[in-house]
Amino acid sequence: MDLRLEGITHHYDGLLALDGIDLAVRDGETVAIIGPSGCGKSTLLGIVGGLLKPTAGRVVTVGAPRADSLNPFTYVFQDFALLPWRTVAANVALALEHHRLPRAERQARVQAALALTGLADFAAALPRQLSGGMRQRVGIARALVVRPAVLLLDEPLSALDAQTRELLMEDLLAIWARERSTRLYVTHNLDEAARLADRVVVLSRRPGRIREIVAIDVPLAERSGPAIAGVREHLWALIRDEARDAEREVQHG
Ligand SMILES: Nc1ncnc2c1ncn2[C@@H]1O[C@H](COP(=O)(O)OP(=O)(O)OP(=O)(O)O)[C@@H](O)[C@H]1O
Repeated sequence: MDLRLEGITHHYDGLLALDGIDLAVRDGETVAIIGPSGCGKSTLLGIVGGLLKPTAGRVVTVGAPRADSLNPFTYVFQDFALLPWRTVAANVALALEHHRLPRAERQARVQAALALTGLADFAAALPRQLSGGMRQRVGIARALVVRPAVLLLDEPLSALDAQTRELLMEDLLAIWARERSTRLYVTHNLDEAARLADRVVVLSRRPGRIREIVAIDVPLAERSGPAIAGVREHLWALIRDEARDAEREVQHG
């Protein structure tokens, strides 16, 4: 499913958070969204997923989701948002509870999602028994079990340590190769953007406006350090000054 964001503007009371975002995302594409703290990245994701209604502008979907897609949009959150008393399999199955499905299909979907995220042997574990990386794999499996047309990832690796983040990036690349959603990936982390995305949207400091859209022409399988060093440097050059200003901003009220 293609996505078109047309003139998305958002105010929180008197605060202009996003200003006139126009963006076309092709079916199956991964688009990262980066920008200084508070520039409206999460707000934009919330608007695309329908959690927030924009003050102006609209999100248009073009084409139908695949026949087996139960929800057009699903989220992966930074804090995993798992139910602690439910097993891994039951957390993943949660996303299917609002759908009338034959038991066998429900089980097959859960198993496929667990296999895709490397969790097949952890179905009966409880979240507290798992490392942060494994918990986030559950969060990803729960999002994928509905076979979404659009996967919305809000800082999915930010709560993880550097090594776990590396491992999860490798896993996400393997997942990208095996499932066909369109993806919007919000991150602070330039490595994640440069490793995982087809294009990177760089937002300005608040109010968020598109500064530049950087296409990454290196094949996903070759995104190791040196191959993307130039992209990373370019992204940093784009946000560096504004990131510093955002960091130094004094909050009022
Ligand atoms: N519910 C809200 N009410 C009022 N202001 C809000 C609300 N949510 C966000 N904001 C403000 O809107 C601006 C954009 O917030 P948003 O969380 O979308 O930015 P972000 O780029 O995702 O931030 P960060 O990089 O720090 O996660 C910020 O200044 C934030 O303080």
